[in-house]
Amino acid sequence: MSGRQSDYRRGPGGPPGGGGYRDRSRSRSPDRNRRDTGRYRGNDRDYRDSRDGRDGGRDSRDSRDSRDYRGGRDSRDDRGGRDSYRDSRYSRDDRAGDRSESSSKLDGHQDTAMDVDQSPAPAARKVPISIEELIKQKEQEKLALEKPKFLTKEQRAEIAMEKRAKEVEAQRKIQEQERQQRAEFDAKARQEIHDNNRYGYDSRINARDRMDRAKAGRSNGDSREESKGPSGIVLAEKEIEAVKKHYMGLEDKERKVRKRNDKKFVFDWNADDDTSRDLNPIYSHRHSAQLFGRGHFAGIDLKDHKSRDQFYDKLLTTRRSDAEVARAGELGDIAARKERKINYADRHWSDKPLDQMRERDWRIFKEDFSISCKGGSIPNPIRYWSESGLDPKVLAVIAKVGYKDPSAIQRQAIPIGLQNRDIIGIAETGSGKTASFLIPMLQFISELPKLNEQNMVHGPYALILAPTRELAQQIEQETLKFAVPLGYNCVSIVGGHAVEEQAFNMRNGAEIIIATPGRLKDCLERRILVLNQCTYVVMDEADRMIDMGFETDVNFILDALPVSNLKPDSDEAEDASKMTMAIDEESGKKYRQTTMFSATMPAAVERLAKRYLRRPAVVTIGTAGQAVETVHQKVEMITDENKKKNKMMELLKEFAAPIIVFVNQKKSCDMLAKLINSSGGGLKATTLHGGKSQEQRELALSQLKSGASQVLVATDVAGRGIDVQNVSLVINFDMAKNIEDYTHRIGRTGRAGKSGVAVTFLSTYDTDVYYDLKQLLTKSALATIPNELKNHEAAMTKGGIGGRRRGNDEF
Ligand SMILES: Nc1ncnc2c1ncn2[C@@H]1O[C@H](COP(=O)(O)OP(=O)(O)OP(=O)(O)O)[C@@H](O)[C@H]1O
Repeated sequence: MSGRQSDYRRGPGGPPGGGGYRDRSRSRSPDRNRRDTGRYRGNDRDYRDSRDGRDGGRDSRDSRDSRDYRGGRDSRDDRGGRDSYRDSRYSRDDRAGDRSESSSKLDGHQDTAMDVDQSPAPAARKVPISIEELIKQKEQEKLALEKPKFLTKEQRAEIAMEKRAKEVEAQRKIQEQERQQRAEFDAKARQEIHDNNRYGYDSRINARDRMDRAKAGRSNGDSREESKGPSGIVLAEKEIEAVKKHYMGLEDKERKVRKRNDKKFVFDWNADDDTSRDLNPIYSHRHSAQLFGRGHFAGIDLKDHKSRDQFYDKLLTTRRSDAEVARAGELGDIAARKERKINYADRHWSDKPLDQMRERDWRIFKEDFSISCKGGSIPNPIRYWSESGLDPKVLAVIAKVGYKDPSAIQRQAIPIGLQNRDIIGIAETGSGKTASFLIPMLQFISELPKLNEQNMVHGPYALILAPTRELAQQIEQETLKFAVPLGYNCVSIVGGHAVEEQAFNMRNGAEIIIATPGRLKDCLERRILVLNQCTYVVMDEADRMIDMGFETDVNFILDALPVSNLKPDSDEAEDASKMTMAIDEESGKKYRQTTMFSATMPAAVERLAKRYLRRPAVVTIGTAGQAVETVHQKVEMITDENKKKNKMMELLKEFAAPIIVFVNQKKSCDMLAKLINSSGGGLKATTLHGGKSQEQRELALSQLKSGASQVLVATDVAGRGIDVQNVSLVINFDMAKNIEDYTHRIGRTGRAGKSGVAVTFLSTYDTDVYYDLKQLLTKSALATIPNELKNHEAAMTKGGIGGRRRGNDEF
């Protein structure tokens, strides 16, 4: 044992060498002492580690260090924070330092020995290290090497890269090997195919034999499910089947089964089938007949055929008897006559005289004019005025008024009216409904005794009811055109004029009275007028009258009519011969005829119709409630009032006068008229609403008709029946409160076959009519529906009656 060794052992209870350090530290500076103490501690730990390693404590150390390998993650987690991570790193570095220190313990010992040598102790002789100690040192070194080593991230990445490179290299080698094998196999297979082809049929037979043998072998209990291929390669049965299928076309296609409830179209092919064959250029040119022979189609020589035909023709003429020739001629004539007859019968109705019109012609005729009728015994419509059977005097007046041809509603309603049948007439706006009830009415009156001093006190023969004063006055003007030449008197009884004045007008009696329900009821109540001999009643725009709350007034008026001439509520009411007959020969009294006309006929009118009409014939032109086809309907989605005004001003500049602007409020009428008049565009606007005096209302309308004003701003008062020639544009500044009013409003333009434009400003407040409006616009070929309306929720389902108004307070 050396002295140094004895030094190691000097410390009581301390580790070997520990005491020596302590002794040395005592003789040094405090700093040095501190450092050495740390060194000691490190050595102390190393010592303990090495001792642990010996007594099996290595496992615990391994586990700790393996945690460190994982990047200190676990230790970081364990210690719960970044600082602890840093600590762990520090401790690792520390340990690493310790390890390197311990690995160079030999040098350390030498240093220590030198230190010792430098001490004042007597100089010790350099002794070579003992075998025992060397072994111990080696062991320690080995242990130190076995200790897990901390690797930096970069090092780990480098190792991973190396490992990956090795793997890739190994994989590449395997692939290369496989590729070579495959190439060899392919070459061998090609050689075999080549050999087989050379042997041809025999080789196939051989192959079949081989397969048969294989099968036989199997059936003989040979469980081996493989046979040898031509090159001696052992083929499994499945492989043989696959080869057979592939080369002999034995592919068994799975049949497509169509399930009963499968609504989808089932294709004949599977999704994985190759259907691209049609793209093959071979199939792009389908087979067509080939020209061959002597350049003729399918080898037929037409010249040859012709000459042969001539031969047979000649044979026929020479061999035929005279009788046969005559018969052939006769048959030819018969066929020609038949054809002519068919052609003649199939002429257009306009080419036929009335007596040659057949049922089919009338059907075509009605289709041409979109006439549809309901109710029994409907007479044929009128093709021309001359065929109408009207009194020549009436015809003369019609010609004088300038109605060249009857309009669709006139074609059907007039003959029904002439049969003294009750009628409900529905036709689009501006289609001439007024004349369709006026003309039969005049004819009807012409068959009654002339009014004289005796009978004029019993009141008029005919009564026309209209919802608004303007409409009543307009009907009066229209009636006067016909009535005056025929010598009939016509008086209008409407509000806004003095009753006395109207009574004065009737002083000489009047065959025809045109009235609004309110004023007429007033007159009847005041006994200014009686309806004792009134036998012809017209309710124009009947739906509007009910809408405006005139139903009770209308009932009152109709109940004031005589009941003695009421039609029976039986099939007789449909019998023209009975209805045209005078009830009383002596007085010439006739059955009462009641008619209703409108462009729209909502269900509410049915109540009135049921009560006062007897077996009416219902004549509809086109579709009931349909907007006139000659009007181009446009809808603009605008809610902002200022934007509406700007747009309106733009439109007024664009279109020629006369123009009608509809609003829902009286005050809006005046406000817009003021705006137009002050715009400086040279446009003059007048207003028409219920707040104006009758004089002002009439003046506004007459100014528009005469051209003195270009724009009429009106409420729904002017919405119905008002007939102003050539209105080019209707603006619904406010959307109408219901679809019927809308239809009538836009019907102020595009009248009597002329075209017109209607622009509607639709706001978010009009959702109640969105649905009906969308439906109406959809039916029209000329309408444009904005997407905001088309896709709006309110336009999807029918809403409530919304703004449908009762009463005439607002007009
Ligand atoms: N057969 C005809 N030939 C030419 N013009 C006609 C004919 N019948 C009527 N008219 C003219 O057509 C215009 C519209 O007629 P009318 O006012 O009777 O239509 P309407 O169907 O009653 O319209 P609304 O439903 O708006 O009241 C009028 O100017 C009228 O003079």
